[in-house]
Amino acid sequence: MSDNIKVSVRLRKPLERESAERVIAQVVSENLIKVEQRAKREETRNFEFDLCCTYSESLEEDQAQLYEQLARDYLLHALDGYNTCIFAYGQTGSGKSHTMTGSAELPGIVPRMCQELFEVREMYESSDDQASTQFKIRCSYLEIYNETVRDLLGANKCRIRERADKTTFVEGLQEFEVNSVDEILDYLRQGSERKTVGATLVNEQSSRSHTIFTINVEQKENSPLGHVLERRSSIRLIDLAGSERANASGATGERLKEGSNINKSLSTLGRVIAMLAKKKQPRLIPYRDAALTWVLKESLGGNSKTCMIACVSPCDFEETMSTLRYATLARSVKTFAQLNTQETVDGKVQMLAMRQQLDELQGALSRVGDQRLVREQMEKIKLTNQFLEARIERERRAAVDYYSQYAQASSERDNLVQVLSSIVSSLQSFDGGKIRESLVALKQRSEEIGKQLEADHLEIRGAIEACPSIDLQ
Ligand SMILES: Nc1ncnc2c1ncn2[C@@H]1O[C@H](COP(=O)(O)OP(=O)(O)OP(=O)(O)O)[C@@H](O)[C@H]1O
Repeated sequence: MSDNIKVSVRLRKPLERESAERVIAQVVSENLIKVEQRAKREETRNFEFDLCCTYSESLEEDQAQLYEQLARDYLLHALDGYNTCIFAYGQTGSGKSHTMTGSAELPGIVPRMCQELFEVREMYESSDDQASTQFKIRCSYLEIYNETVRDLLGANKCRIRERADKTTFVEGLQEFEVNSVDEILDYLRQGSERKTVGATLVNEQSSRSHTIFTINVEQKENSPLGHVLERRSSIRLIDLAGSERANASGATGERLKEGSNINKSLSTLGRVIAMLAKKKQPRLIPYRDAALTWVLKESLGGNSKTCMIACVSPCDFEETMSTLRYATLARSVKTFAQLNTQETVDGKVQMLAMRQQLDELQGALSRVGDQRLVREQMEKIKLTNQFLEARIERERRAAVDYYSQYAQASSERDNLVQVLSSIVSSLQSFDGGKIRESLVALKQRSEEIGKQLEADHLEIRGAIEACPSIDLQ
């Protein structure tokens, strides 16, 4: 996914030596900085950035706030598995080293990020969570001085090389595994002591080189089911040498040569940024024209989430304007950060874990299943009982009905047979043909009814006897 380079501005607090000068820049809001030309109030320019930071009474709070508002996100991206890069750009003496490294009393972004990275590591590694994470943290520190790469922690000769996939790396640069915040801060201190500094008119401790402190983080997350998720990321923290005008910095001799090399690499950086910022990019971006852009190839237009901090001095109109124009251009540059993750499966661990989980699940299932089955069966039995009770009651009532009807019908039949028999015997002496015929038919019919009643009676009796719950009394 593409992402624009995030650009923030940090306005330095006026120094004592600037107390007589007029402040020309002012942070108006979180995203807006205003610059005014000396003596020409009408020449005011507003610049918009992703974040604009000013200064307060407390230098300590300013340092902490900058880390929290801006830099912490890049640690979090790195923990997700993205390569990240923060670089400080600005004229000499504008506060780049103060922002990136700071001092023991006023630590900058690099030591704060190291501190927090180890806090996160401790938190993950001591967590009771079943998914454990192991960290491997390594660091390296280099400087680019007069167009050559120098290892600030090792003694090897370094060379910038290109891999087959067109990414670049520094051959010979030593990396050190670190296991505590003290260890990594020690490397940072050792390297900073070795970096090339010199006094200029603008800054007594002016960085004469570009420095890159890189933290490589490897995380291995082991899930209880044997999945291993590996995340790899590199965090590049860059303190660029200051852009400067030779007459303003008062440089001569060696300082002047350094200055022209610094300016050469920064102007190449500017050209690369300008080309990357174009909607239709040229096919050839001049990364190779300077050691700085060649090393930073991935961070500028490739696989990285990148942030530029444009440091500006509060009293220098020309330099501040130039820095802010440069920074505005950088805002249009897109990078293409990808998650550097890889998922593997440890078959043996997975088998064991799955078997164990299966046993647990089966146990749990049978417990849950047993209870549910018993409940369901009981419900069924209850329903069947109710149903059977209702049926028995209905049959009982029907049987009682039938039986009383039968008793009544059979007594009527007996009466009828008796009446008919007496009529038949008293009429036998008469030869009344038609009367006799009807009487015989009547008798036959009554016998048929009698037989039918007898059959019904037997059937009902049988049904009632098969149903012991019915008491006919
Ligand atoms: N935000 C700030 N608030 C107060 N003082 C600051 C701030 N930023 C920088 N300074 C002070 O300004 C001076 C110059 O700062 P710093 O050395 O960081 O500048 P730089 O941009 O790294 O310069 P160079 O490019 O020459 O190395 C230092 O004394 C530093 O303590």
